[in-house]
Amino acid sequence: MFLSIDVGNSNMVFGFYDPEQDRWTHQLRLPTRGDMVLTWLEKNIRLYMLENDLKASQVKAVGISCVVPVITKPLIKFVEAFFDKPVHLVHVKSQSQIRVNTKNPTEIGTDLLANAEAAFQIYQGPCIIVDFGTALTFSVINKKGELLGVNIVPGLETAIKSLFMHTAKLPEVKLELPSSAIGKDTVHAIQAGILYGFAGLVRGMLSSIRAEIPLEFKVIATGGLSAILTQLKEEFDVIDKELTLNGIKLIAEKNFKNNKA
Ligand SMILES: Nc1ncnc2c1ncn2[C@@H]1O[C@H](COP(=O)(O)OP(=O)(O)OP(=O)(O)O)[C@@H](O)[C@H]1O
Ligand SMILES: CC(C)(CO)[C@@H](O)C(=O)NCCC(=O)O
Ligand SMILES: [K+]
Repeated sequence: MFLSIDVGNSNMVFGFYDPEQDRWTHQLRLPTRGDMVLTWLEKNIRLYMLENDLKASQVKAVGISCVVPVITKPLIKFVEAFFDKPVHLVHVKSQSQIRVNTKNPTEIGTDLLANAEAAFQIYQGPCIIVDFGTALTFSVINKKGELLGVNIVPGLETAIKSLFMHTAKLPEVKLELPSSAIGKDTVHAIQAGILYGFAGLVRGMLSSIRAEIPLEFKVIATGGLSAILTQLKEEFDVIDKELTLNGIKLIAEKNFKNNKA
């Protein structure tokens, strides 16, 4: 099995890939905490693996993307000790098919690098990746595999939390699509504002990108909330919730192979 670990700002996902079944058979999702205690992490992983009949020895290699710097080092140390297998941390200098063509390539999030690698290898050709996580990001890749740039917007949950935190009277609402765009009570008003508003934002961003670069882009959506904006179905060629896990795996495997040779 291959283990991809995707540490985002809200959640970390441990994805177990079984090459025989050619799929991610298990995914453990844990909250990301800057003050994470390693015994807590170990307890959760042990319990999950026990419940799912997974053995540490089945994991043959590990790839990690982490966009929360305080977690990176302790996580690698833990993973090396726990699995005792090769570990690759995705970074901008990892060998990959993607070339980052931005002003400061080192500042790019490794989750976006992983997304780009998977999208370019799996779906091929120029693409725009829309990732609905803590941040809503758009990554633009041309037909040569150059990552031309990124847009970053607050994600849907982040926007909802921000309204709740910065107002006296607005409640924290569930992310549910109301039947009409004009809100008839406060909860409806926020849900309509966020869900209809973000649908418009995504359409607008895609059209601005296409206006600047008129390529035949495939649009690939990922992230847990990619399916919630059902109005956007026509905008997306593919919804691939495992894009980041796949990209981490592709990059890690390429780097293991080339380092052995
Ligand atoms: N397997 C899942 N089970 C339950 N909820 C999920 C699952 N996948 C996604 N979600 C929901 O979708 C949201 C977005 O998930 P995603 O992993 O894309 O980003 P995130 O974890 O919120 O952000 P980040 O990756 O920046 O930490 C989650 O907060 C959760 O509400
Ligand atoms: C944009 C996020 C937060 C998305 O997870 C992450 O990729 C990140 O922290 N990136 C650093 C900035 C950049 O990607 O340009
Ligand atoms: K993510």
